Amino acid sequence: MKNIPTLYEWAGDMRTFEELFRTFYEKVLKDDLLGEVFENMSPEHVSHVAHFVAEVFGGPQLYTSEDGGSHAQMVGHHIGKMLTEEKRQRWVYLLLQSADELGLKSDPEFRSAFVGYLEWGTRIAVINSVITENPVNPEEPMPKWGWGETGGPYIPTEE
Ligand code: HEM
Repeated sequence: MKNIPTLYEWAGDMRTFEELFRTFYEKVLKDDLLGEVFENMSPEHVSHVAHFVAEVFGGPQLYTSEDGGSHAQMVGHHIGKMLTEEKRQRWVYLLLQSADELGLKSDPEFRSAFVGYLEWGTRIAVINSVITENPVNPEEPMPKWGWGETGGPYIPTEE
């Protein structure tokens, strides 16, 4: 059995994630479409998102321990924000631009897993942004993302 690193280990360390999101939010705040969406974000926002993604990728559990967060809480931050597909696409574009600028690992396998997660996570953020109640149980564990498959298909909730 080969010793397969987590996506977090493959990417680097916590500084890798913190730098990635610091660079990303600098772009976001200057962006014509996303600037106003994030203009009131908290001083901890950047590190919280970095810690969240690092934890999902198999890294240290800083989001759920030090930051006191949970999957439900993360989802809760998007409720009612009325995000659009255009905004979602810009979010992904600026994050991938930041990744390239910083020289984040660019091998096909890592980038495939990375982009897969971004597509999944951002689409969920948009879905959650147009509802008024958090659908996630506070006890629900954090999502986990690895090198492999997503385990679909998507089953829409009954109206
Ligand atoms: C993989 C995708 C995403 C992840 C992991 C994520 C993660 C997070 C986290 C952890 C927070 C809470 C930050 C804090 O504690 O202060 C947050 C807040 C937020 N996110 Fe996301 N997010 C994602 C996608 C998006 C997208 C695509 C948008 C918009 C286009 C968005 C807009 C927001 C907004 C507006 C907030 C609240 C900001 C505020 O407090 O004013 N997110 N997100």
